[in-house]
Amino acid sequence: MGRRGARDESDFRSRPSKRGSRPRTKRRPSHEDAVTAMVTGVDRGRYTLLVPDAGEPDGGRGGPGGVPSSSGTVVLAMKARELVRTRVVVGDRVDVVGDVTGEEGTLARIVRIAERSSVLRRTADDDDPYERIVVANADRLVVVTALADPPPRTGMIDRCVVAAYDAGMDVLLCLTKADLASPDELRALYEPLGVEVVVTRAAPTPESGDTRAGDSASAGTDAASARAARTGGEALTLDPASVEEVRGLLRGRTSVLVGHSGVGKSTLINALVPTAGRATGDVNDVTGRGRHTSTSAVALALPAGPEDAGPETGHDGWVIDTPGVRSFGLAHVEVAHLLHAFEDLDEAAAECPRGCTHQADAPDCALDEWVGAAPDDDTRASRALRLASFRRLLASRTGTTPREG
Ligand SMILES: Nc1nc2c(ncn2[C@@H]2O[C@H](COP(=O)(O)OP(=O)(O)OP(=O)(O)O)[C@@H](O)[C@H]2O)c(=O)[nH]1
Ligand SMILES: [Zn+2]
Repeated sequence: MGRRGARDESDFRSRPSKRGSRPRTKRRPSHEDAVTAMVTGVDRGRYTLLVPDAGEPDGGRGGPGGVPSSSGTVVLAMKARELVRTRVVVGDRVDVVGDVTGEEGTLARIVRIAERSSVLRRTADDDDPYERIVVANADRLVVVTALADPPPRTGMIDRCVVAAYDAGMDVLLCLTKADLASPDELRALYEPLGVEVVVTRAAPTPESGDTRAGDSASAGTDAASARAARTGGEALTLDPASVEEVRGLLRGRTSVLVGHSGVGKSTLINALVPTAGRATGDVNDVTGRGRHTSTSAVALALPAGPEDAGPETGHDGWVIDTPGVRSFGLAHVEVAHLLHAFEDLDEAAAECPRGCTHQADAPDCALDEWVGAAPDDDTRASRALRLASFRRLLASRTGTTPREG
């Protein structure tokens, strides 16, 4: 790949493959007694792992591209010496030896990292000049965006879509605060890109639409939560039907949630995973931004149903929160790779001149012909929209991050 890379990043890029995972190339001590686990948290050299219960199918590994079991033993571990230069991130499947009882004071040892089916990188920033992998093996990026307060920024959403498609993940755009503004415009902008859209809102209240809070003595909890929505502070209750719609879309998958501060990501995660206890912040009145209350990525097992459905419903899928992630590095994204996310465009682009940038000013780009060759007006309109959307993504890739040679 010839990319620059941090010395401790053995971030071999791999296209997600439905077929089996090849063993890593370098020979390592075999560690026959190792068990397989998933990394659910990383904190200064200590890794929180979930070692699936014995008897889980495929050792709880879930198979390549599969979702690992979310029941098992929580074990604290460190990396074995041979892995000092290798980065281990949330979502990684690792082999672990030593004390895996999870008992207080025990520390197991990670001896191997399985090949990753996907890697999501964040952008280098002032504190850290390297792009780093933040999450491995996730299959869906959930871009949490508020419809208002703070207002949506399409440039940011575009960059997330590009990063996800490049990583081989699909995208769910979760539009929050629909009680404050309509989702129609954003839906129309992103659905042509193959982005699934789901909408959440604060629980409806008897006085919804009324900007004055009711008399506090007579106001029920709904009114209280509506007030919290306006003023910040107390926990806000989301409309349960909208939360369950999100859960349905996350079920059986490993999803990474990203979003700017104040969009309601923590509120949503707490509704999906009541034991998560993600700190929610107030939206700052001056900046319109919330405050970041936590910083490290963590994988949370997604309960299969709402809390009151009973504990025996179990877990189904993973939700990974990424509080510290502000944006994604796109410097490494190749046009061809992004194009793969658009099957129809990819096919049409086979007729492009060599080295075509596919941008609006590209001479003889076959994608323009593809639009022109549509059999009828409706098809032409939808192709044109799709091409324009794709080109918008291309521009977001080149516009912001410095590219190397
Ligand atoms: N009106 C309305 N307010 C919401 C909704 N969801 C969350 N909020 C409020 O938005 C504010 C920010 O929510 P958080 O969940 O803390 O946002 P966050 O994205 O986790 O932000 P950080 O914690 O700063 O990362 C809080 O005051 C929430 O009560 C919603 O659907 N409607
Ligand atoms: Zn082209």
